[in-house]
Amino acid sequence: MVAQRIAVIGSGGIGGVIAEAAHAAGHEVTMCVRTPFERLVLDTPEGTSEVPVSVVTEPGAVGGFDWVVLTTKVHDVPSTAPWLHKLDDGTPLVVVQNGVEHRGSVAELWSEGPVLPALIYVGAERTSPGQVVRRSPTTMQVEGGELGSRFVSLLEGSGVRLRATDDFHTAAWRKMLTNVAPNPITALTLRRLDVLAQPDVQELCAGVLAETIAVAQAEGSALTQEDADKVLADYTALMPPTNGTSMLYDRIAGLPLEHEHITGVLVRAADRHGIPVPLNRTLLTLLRAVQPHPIPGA
Ligand SMILES: NC(=O)C1=CN([C@@H]2O[C@H](COP(=O)(O)OP(=O)(O)OC[C@H]3O[C@@H](n4cnc5c(N)ncnc54)[C@H](OP(=O)(O)O)[C@@H]3O)[C@@H](O)[C@H]2O)C=CC1
Ligand SMILES: CC(C)(CO)C(=O)C(=O)O
Repeated sequence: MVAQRIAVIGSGGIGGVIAEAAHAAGHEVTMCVRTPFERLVLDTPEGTSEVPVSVVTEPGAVGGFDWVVLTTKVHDVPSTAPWLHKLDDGTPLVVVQNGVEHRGSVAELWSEGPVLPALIYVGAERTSPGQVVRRSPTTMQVEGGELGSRFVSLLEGSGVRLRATDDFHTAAWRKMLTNVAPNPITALTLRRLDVLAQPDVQELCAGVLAETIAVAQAEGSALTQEDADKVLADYTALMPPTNGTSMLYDRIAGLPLEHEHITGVLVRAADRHGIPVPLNRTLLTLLRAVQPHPIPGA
């Protein structure tokens, strides 16, 4: 494929992994960032390497991209409005986020070009501006259709396992299963994924996931209890215990957490359907009680 020009909004764990993949597939990457840095360096199971990217901090002069990829936390999307406003010239926008609000989060902000919802399975931690640790291989899923097929072709040769799915709604709820227990539990306990090995924590995870399946089904997904069992069984194979979660990293950094777009979405959907979700509601209450501020000594 002819090299494409790709703009990546957000330069954290996922922005870094997308830039790495796009560069590996032969494309030209521009990172649209809030906090500038000189070099993008990825520390991966295969080794450490610098990814050549252009870094821009102001939307003023940017434009002319073939693809725009949005990789901020869901709650930060409104603050990217100046970038989106500048770049929305008919170009496709790929939204790579957790949760189930991929289209909703940008509905008011991207109207000229098409939106492609995307899911990513990877353990990625931004340790300082421009420095990203990727602790697992990367797998992605995008919504099926012509645009999804084009995005799959775009990243051919990148090393990312990427496929398009005709049931993105179910895929997004399945990804939710990997976040709805680990993200809150690691953020609240300030532990990495090793915390999930504790038998009592595993029991809590199983309960949280059983509630999530009931809500996901009521929301029209095709998930079953087998999916929850598989997620729990696969989790340790997928991620090393040294990995954290995106929510844990925000808690440690004293940043706002993404809970309203993960556990919050789930609890609000449960309320609409009259489904009891006491475990998820408790986690949500505790996450709401966590005030964003740096943790001394963390
Ligand atoms: N990390 C992971 O392993 C995984 C994360 N995800 C999901 O991917 C999404 C992204 O997560 P992740 O990469 O971890 O998040 P990070 O917090 O690591 O990175 C988010 C980036 O967005 C930037 N940002 C925020 N607001 C703006 C803005 N207005 N303009 C430009 N940049 C902005 C931040 O800037 P600054 O540098 O200034 O902080 C930061 O670089 C989330 O939905 C997360 O749940 C999904 C799977 C795995
Ligand atoms: C699957 C997991 C937990 C991987 O780190 C993730 O999606 C996240 O950190 O938000």
